[in-house]
Amino acid sequence: MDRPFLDLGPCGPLRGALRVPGDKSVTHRGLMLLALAEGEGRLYHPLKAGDTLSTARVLRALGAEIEEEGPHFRVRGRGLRLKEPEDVLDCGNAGTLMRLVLGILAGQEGLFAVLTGDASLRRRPMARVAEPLRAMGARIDGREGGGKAPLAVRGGPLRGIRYTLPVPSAQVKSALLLAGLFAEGETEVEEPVPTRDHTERLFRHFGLPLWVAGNRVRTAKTGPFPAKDLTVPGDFSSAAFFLVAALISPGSEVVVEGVGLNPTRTGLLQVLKAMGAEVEWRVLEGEAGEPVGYVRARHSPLKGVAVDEGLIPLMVDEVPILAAAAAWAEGETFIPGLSELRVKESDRVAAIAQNLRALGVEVEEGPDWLRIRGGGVRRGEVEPFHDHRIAMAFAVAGLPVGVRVWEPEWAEISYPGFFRDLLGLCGAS
Ligand SMILES: O=C(O)C1=C[C@@H](OP(=O)(O)O)[C@@H](O)[C@H](O)C1
Ligand SMILES: C=C(OP(=O)(O)O)C(=O)O
Repeated sequence: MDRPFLDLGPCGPLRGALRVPGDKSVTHRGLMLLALAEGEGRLYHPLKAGDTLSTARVLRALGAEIEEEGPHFRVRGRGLRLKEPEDVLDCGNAGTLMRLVLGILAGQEGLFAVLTGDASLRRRPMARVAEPLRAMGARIDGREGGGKAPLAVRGGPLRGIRYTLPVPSAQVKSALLLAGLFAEGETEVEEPVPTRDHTERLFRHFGLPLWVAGNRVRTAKTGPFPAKDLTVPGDFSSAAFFLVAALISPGSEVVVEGVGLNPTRTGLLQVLKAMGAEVEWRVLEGEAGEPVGYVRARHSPLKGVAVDEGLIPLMVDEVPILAAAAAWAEGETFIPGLSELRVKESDRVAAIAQNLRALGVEVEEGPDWLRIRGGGVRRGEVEPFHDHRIAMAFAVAGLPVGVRVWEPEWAEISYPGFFRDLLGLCGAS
């Protein structure tokens, strides 16, 4: 069978301003909280892409009414009590959906549900959420001792726990906070390193119980809460592709407007600055408790850096596009702290190394690190490995010299229209 591909570039300079689709993490969470609220609420500027459409589908199967109103969603919630689904819940490719909804289902007394997903999601570790949820009283079983999907969950009475995250994961933290809304007493999560805090910000937006003290976050059982509209900021993770595309293409200047600048997401900006990038940003407003503003990037000569391991959780989805920037930098870039990237939609450490080599870049791969020798890339073909971020990052890496991207449709998991927007900035649309 013929595999689809897209030949891009050489193209540049990239010039202009754009807005990227809504934040994926905030869209998942916004839909879930509106599905649990009482009455009707609107989610403005949501992401409508593979992953978040899976969330809408799963929540509809659980009884929430979700209608598309032009680009927005209108949601009529269930007031904390979901409906037992008539069939298996398909989470598609979305790790965030499977882990967070498991936290919600764990607290639905008597409700039975089975969660599955595509081949990638069925390979990903779920024990990290199932185990603490079991400690709260949930009944969860699945393949490989209950640690891999398909997962079966029978909701029951939960009790709050105190839990220290063994791996930095906003998904695990969020699953426990969501379960905590149904649990007797208090549920406390301690995170040794900070991770994205969208769940906490949305709990505040909806007036749900939340206390934050240092690296500990706590919630408690809630009563019914009213729906409230919310606007989703542009996704910084999507903006990152255009910022790096501008940095590596001579003569470029790109501004991304209306983008979320939550500091738990923007670690990449610090690393790019350290590499010598001309990149500036400003927060102009707040939406649903999230800082929103613009980021401007101009073509810059970049130099390799040793990345601070503590920044990785603040840029966990931006490592593939950082690797693209490193390939164009002068000298060596060392990126440590990558063990979590091995268990994303693909093994991203291996996928990065393989694609860099396909573009003629020298790279060394350790168990949880990458060493990239920069200096530019040569024309080649890149492989997404069924992973949206890999498809987009390596399309950008090869753009200045020309690149063939196999199976470009993977980008639609988080960014339908990505290639149109990218080529639009090159004046080639
Ligand atoms: O909570 C979230 O919305 C996400 C958290 C991160 O995953 P982990 O929690 O596994 O680090 C990130 O990689 C993912 O794209 C979205
Ligand atoms: C890891 C990602 O998403 P998820 O875990 O929701 O599949 C991502 O979007 O890069």
